[in-house]
Amino acid sequence: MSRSAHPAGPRYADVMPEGHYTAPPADLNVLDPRVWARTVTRNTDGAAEVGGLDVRDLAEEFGTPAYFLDEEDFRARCHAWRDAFGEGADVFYAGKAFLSRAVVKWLFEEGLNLDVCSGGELAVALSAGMPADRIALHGNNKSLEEIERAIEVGVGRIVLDSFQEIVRVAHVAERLGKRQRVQIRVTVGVEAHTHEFIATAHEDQKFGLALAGGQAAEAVRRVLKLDALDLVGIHSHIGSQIFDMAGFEVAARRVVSLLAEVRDEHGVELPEIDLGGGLGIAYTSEDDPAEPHDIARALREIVTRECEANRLGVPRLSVEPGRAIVGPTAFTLYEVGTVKPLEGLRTYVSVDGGMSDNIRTALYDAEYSVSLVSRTSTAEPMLARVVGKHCESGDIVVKDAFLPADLAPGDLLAVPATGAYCRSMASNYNHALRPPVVAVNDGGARVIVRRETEDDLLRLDVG
Ligand SMILES: Cc1ncc(COP(=O)(O)O)c(C=O)c1O
Ligand SMILES: N[C@@H](CCCC[NH3+])C(=O)O
Repeated sequence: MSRSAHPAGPRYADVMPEGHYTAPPADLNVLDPRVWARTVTRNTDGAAEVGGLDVRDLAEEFGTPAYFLDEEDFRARCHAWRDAFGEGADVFYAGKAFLSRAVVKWLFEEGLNLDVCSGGELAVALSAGMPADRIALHGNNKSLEEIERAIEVGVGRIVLDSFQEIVRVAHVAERLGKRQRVQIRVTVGVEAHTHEFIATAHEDQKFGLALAGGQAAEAVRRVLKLDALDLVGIHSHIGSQIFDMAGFEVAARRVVSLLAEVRDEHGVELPEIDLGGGLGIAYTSEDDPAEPHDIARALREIVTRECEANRLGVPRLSVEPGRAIVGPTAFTLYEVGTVKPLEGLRTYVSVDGGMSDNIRTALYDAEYSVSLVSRTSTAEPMLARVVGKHCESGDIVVKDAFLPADLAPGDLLAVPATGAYCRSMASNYNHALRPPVVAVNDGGARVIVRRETEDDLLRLDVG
């Protein structure tokens, strides 16, 4: 298709959101390593490959849509986080970002611990052999069954989230004749610079117990009175997809001052603090995330400084990155079904998935990149919107994208950085079959979560 068929060029600035780049990238064929998994490149045919495998062959073998996860990249990121924090700290991978049994095995082998926030995540972790004492259980409304199972199997920590839960966990532990290690989740009153729905440390939201007004200090008092609970530390998680370390700095300062208050009031120095996850990743070339070593150094420095100022010993630090480990390691591969130019506006490119495999664009207005990966193209860039096949006009995968104007049905598009919160938040909307996750490593590919089938859907429909 020629540029004149897509007369969007002169009007980019009118239709791109304010502050967004207003010109197409110099070369649409370039796969920016900032947003693509480590082993993704273009081969001599012009097609993208991952782990040495051509995406056209992967599409042929596994179908589309499908998530392809670069195992080498995943392991390297685990290693980088472990290495950055060292022996004096613990890295808990946040399973909510994406969890499967293969992932649990990799985490175990790479020396990471695991944060789960539901009975389902706990079941996957245990079934893949993660030792229970390396698991922490979160959640603002854990069921009695979840609490019971966690205590029975001996999870390393339960992170308490409310006054009711303190009593519930103590009661179950007592009944089972166990003493359960717990942390208290506090809200530190930080407005994290991220989307409202994924900020979690301001006071007006559902998680944790507020430092302001003394709820957190009262929770400490109550927990310390209960023999069945062993209070090991304080937990804070300020939100997700955060680039600015300032929020962590305030959180660390406030958590450490609570530790000092606890020491002054009760004569105990709690041995652990957990500063949660939330570190941002690059979804587009505009994003510039920090490296684990820099994050670790910054967090260690803040905590050490604050502890010295309060004459406290430095507690064992833990963090809970989810997105920063798995997010960049996967891309979603789609096949183009229809290409619909809208005169003077943009071209709608419909792919064979959509909001059922990536809800983040609809839910958070998230930005993604997208590239034509089955071939290169020298055609002019056209302003496009990549949409899914669901019966919903908000079914947008990539809101603003430049794609080559000769894009045609049958081409393969890939959306990078979909490792976190895409498969784990996937749905069966319109009875879509959730796509598989295929792990690729060094010339080999294997399904780690299989594609759903109509039988899977019908099995649940017992009416
Ligand atoms: C308690 C807790 N820890 C860790 C995470 C992981 O966050 P992220 O994937 O942004 O690192 C979350 C999710 O935001 C969370 O709620
Ligand atoms: N699911 C969210 C982040 C929330 C993470 C869990 N507290 C996302 O996709 O960005």
